[in-house]
Amino acid sequence: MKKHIVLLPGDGIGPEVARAAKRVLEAIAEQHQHTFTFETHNIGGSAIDQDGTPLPEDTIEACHKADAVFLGAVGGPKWDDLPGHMRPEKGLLGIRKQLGLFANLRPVKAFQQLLHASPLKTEVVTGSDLLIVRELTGGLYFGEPSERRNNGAEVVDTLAYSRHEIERIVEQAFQSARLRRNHLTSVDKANVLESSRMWREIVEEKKQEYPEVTVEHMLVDAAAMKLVTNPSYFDVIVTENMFGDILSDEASVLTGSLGMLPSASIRKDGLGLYEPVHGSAPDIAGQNKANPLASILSVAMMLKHSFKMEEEAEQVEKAVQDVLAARYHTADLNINGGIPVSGSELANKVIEQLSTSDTTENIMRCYV
Ligand SMILES: NC(=O)c1ccc[n+]([C@@H]2O[C@H](COP(=O)([O-])OP(=O)(O)OC[C@H]3O[C@@H](n4cnc5c(N)ncnc54)[C@H](O)[C@@H]3O)[C@@H](O)[C@H]2O)c1
Ligand SMILES: CC(C)[C@H](C(=O)O)[C@@H](O)C(=O)O
Ligand SMILES: [Mg+2]
Repeated sequence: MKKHIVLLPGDGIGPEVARAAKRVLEAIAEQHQHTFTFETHNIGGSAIDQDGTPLPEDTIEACHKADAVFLGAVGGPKWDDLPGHMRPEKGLLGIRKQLGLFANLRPVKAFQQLLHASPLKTEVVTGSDLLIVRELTGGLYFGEPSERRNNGAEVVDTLAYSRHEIERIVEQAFQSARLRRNHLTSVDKANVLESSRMWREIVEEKKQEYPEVTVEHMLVDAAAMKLVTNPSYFDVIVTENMFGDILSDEASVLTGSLGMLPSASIRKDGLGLYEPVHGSAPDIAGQNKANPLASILSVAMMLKHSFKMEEEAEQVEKAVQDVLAARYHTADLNINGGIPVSGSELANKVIEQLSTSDTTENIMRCYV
């Protein structure tokens, strides 16, 4: 099969993890006689430096034409003092919006081999396997107005959603729940926010179409607590943009490191932007310390969702599992008696493993 992939490495550790993602895609293409072509474009801080804008036109155009996009990470202290509209993060928000990627799927799975790497008790983490379905192109991130007023005496951000935006993300979450354990938790702040009350109404309406799915509503503060006290309670969580951002970094604690969490930002027709959940990690950038597994697992999501290459996706997931079972890990994972390696060495281990790992086991549950 022929596929064209746009790479947006971005800033900090972004280029390091994007390199690992590309190498895994090349290895898969070679093994399965696929033709994957690549094109690299600027985004974020590196785009500000080279093109004077965090989201150049040619980047947008290339993404529109691609079969899938991989993004490393954007941002860093070098650009922290720029005004809001010029920050690297605007490039990421812009490409999500331009491509209409309204659903961000963030699977959180505690690999058996990493149960002891979590700071939480092993009995708490064991069995956790959940999916956060985060609304990605609305809410506080995009609401207007968002500005300082009266010479800086006041400031406003706006949390706005249309009914259509809530309906489509809730529908996505029901569909994901149906492919998993049929349990949906809708997370909101309905005791305070009008947007959350409308969100609840829409979930109640939609559930009539999915009688096999059990649905509950949970306030976001309680959900944050339950995520680290009883995570295996959850199957699919659906929530608005900002809550999803915060809860997913929190949930990464279950996996042992933020460097383990992949994500897919998708729309209905199959185009997707695949991005690790973590950021540009300026504290470790350029040192070959970055854990590439979040990016490699994001590649598995790309293979599965954009290319419908189920077998290849499972091969990548199994290779990651086998490399962890062989006790290789980067410095972010605290494994007693493990074999610490650099980021590129860990990617090498996964690539070597690709040729030997069988795919009899479904490691990460279906998400879409
Ligand atoms: N998707 C994105 O592009 C994205 C996501 C989050 C943050 N950011 C940006 O990244 C910059 C830094 O943000 P931050 O420090 O709050 O969050 P971060 O996710 O970059 O880092 C948080 C901590 O996790 C560690 N970490 C993250 N990814 C890792 C990996 N793959 N391997 C090993 N350790 C890893 C970092 O070293 C750091 O200690 C900011 O400019 C922020 O806006 C970008
Ligand atoms: C960098 C930032 C804009 C981004 C977000 O909040 O969406 C990041 O934190 C993420 O989780 O993808
Ligand atoms: Mg985040």
